[in-house]
Parts: sequence; C-alpha cells; structure tokens
Amino acid sequence: MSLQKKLLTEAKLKLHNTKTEVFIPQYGFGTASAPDQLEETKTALKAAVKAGVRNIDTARYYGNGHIEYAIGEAIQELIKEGVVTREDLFITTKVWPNYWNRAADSLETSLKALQVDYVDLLLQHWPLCFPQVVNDKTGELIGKPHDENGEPIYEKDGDYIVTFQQINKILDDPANGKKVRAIGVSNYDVLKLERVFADESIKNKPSVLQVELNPQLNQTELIDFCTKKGITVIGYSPLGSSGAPILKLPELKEIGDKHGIKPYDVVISWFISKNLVVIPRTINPDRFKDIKYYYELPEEDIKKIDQIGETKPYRHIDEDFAHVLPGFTGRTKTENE
Ligand SMILES: NC(=O)C1=CN([C@@H]2O[C@H](COP(=O)(O)OP(=O)(O)OC[C@H]3O[C@@H](n4cnc5c(N)ncnc54)[C@H](O)[C@@H]3O)[C@@H](O)[C@H]2O)C=CC1
Ligand SMILES: O=C1O[C@H](CO)[C@@H](O)[C@@H]1O
Repeated sequence: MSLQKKLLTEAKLKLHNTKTEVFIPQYGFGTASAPDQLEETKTALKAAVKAGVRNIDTARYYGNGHIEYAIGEAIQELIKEGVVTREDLFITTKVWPNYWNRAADSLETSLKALQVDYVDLLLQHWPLCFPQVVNDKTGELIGKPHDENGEPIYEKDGDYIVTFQQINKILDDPANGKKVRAIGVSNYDVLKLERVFADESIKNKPSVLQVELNPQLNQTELIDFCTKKGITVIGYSPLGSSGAPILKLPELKEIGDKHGIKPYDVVISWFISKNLVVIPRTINPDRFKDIKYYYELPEEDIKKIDQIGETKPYRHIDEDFAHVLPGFTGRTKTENE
C-alpha cells in the first residue's frame, strides 16, 4: 500500500510562550552558506519561495555577516514580483556570541540587512560569549576569534545567560517589541534551559530551541524536555551538513526503497511526523521542482530511524569554539571520517 502524502509547505506548528498567535512552517530553508555563495543562495531562496517554502532560517553570522543582505534582496524582489507579502514569510535570525551583550544592536543590524521591520523569530545562536575583535585588513568583526596559538578566545567575564535576558527584554520593550514575534535559543542543553526557566528576570521563556538534529543525533532527551516546557524544536544540519552524509545511511535507503521514495523524503517526513521543524540548506534551485510532499511513515519506520542514533550518536557540526560545552566535544579527523 502506498504512503499517504501531504503538501510539505502546508505543515506548520503553533508556537507556545508567545505574546500573540504565531505559527511556524515545519519545512524551512537553511542559509549557512559559504561567503562566496551569496548569489547562489539568493537564487535558490527565490526558487524555494516560488515553490511555496515560507520559512527562512538565517543568522547575522552567516556568510561572514553578508548573507542577510542577499536574503534581504531576495525578499524585496519576491515581494515586488507579487510572489509573497512580508507577512507570508517566517524569518528567523540569530545573535552571534560576539554580540552576546548587545542583542538589540545585533537585531537592528539584521533588520537593516534583511530590509524588514520585524523578524518572526530571534534566537541566541550559541550559549557562549566572544570578544569583539576586528579584522585589520577588512575592518569587519571576526566571527570566530582565535589567539596566536589558534585557540578560540572567549569574553573573560561573559555569562551566556545575559544574551537571552536581553532577547527576553526586547519583546517587552515598547520601542523594540514589535520587531520580534517570538524568541528562543540555539545549542542549549537541558541544564542551560533549566537555568532559563529558573531565572525570574526572564519573563518571556523560549518558544523555540534550535539544535543539531538528524537520524544520527536524535536528541530524545532534549525533545522530551522541550515538549514538557512548550518549546518547539528546530533541527539544524538535518542532512548531516555539507555533502549530506545522512542521505547515504543504508537504513534510510531501505525505508525509501520499500515505499518508492527518496532518502531525502524519508528524513524530512521523519521530522514532520515527530512535530519538529526542519531547515535543510541547498543552493541548487532545481531541487525545489522535486520537493513537494512529506509522507506519513508507519510507526515501525519512525522507530527504525530513531534507533540509528541510539547506539552511537554522532554530531556532525564540530566547531572548536564549542568544545567547552558539555556534549559538543571535538573529534579527531579520523573519528570524523
Ligand atoms: N543554530 C545553529 O547553530 C546552526 C544552524 N544551522 C542552520 O541549519 C541549516 C541546515 O544545516 P546545514 O549544516 O547547512 O546542512 P544540511 O544538513 O542542511 O546539509 C546541507 C548539504 O546537503 C545538501 N543537500 C541539500 N538538499 C539535498 C538533496 N535534496 N539531495 C542531496 N543533497 C542535498 C546540500 O547541497 C549541502 O551540501 C543551515 O543552513 C542553517 O540555516 C546550521 C548549523 C548550525
Ligand atoms: O549556524 C551555524 O552554522 C555553522 C556551521 O555551518 C555553525 O558554526 C553555526 O552554529
């Protein structure tokens, strides 16, 4: 019997812990492209939106701080062409750790680059604090500052909670409140989320947690915690990041072959059926000719996919600056292969 299919672009979830009613489309467009892929990202984004995709995940940091300008241009062109209105889109941006104590400034810079009056979701990108270090040659802020020995450097007296305290205040601020519809965090673990919930100065609790999430890192414990707290989980690097290694997992091919669908459709359908949001990245506009549906996978297939990450969870995003965070341990190159 063939699987029931549904339109991917119609899958959405209601966010909790918000001031107004906010829905997030479950299928989004990731934009962590290389700095030399600005034009390609813009072209692919326009194709995605023309195909019905409404959720755009970006960040101040992406493309060395340049991607938001390309996205802003794409959005303006799509609006002028009559494809969408601003209100049709769900735009997420994030505060990078070098703006850890200047969240409102970061938001302002993103809004300007994106050419919009508000974002739908503002996230703290990492629970880390970096100093502001300027590149002598370009005059631009360095996203990942390192010392002369190549070690990441952190703000000595910084406390990551300050960033979310500030993001929380933006929502209540009469001057800035209308610039953000929902707030959240990224790369937090359960302990850090518990700290946010225990902090009485934080009145607006996170609506969203964005973390690496895919069949090899199924984040069961975090998802359970978030479900209890009304936090919607967005999975980043759903395909295992560059090169899409997840799509080569034999279990996904087997399930896909059984139903006559591609491993990509299997992964995306797994996310949607688990009430998660998924934000894969591509700069290939032609992909959006094929990406239309998700499928109602049988429970046994969902469990089989859940099992992949149970015995040997594998984290694909391995940033040296994150090694100070529990669970974000560095791998050697050999382990990485
Ligand atoms: N909050 C955070 O710290 C992070 C957030 N993100 C967000 O999540 C998004 C997605 O994660 P990424 O790490 O960028 O990678 P991803 O897991 O989406 O994989 C991207 C790779 O998959 C390939 N791909 C895409 N569609 C494909 C298809 N249909 N068939 C075959 N290959 C395909 C792409 O060409 C690219 O090489 C980012 O772009 C960004 O928006 C990503 C990393 C960290
Ligand atoms: O969002 C992000 O993207 C990069 C990796 O692609 C990662 O460092 C950051 O959190």
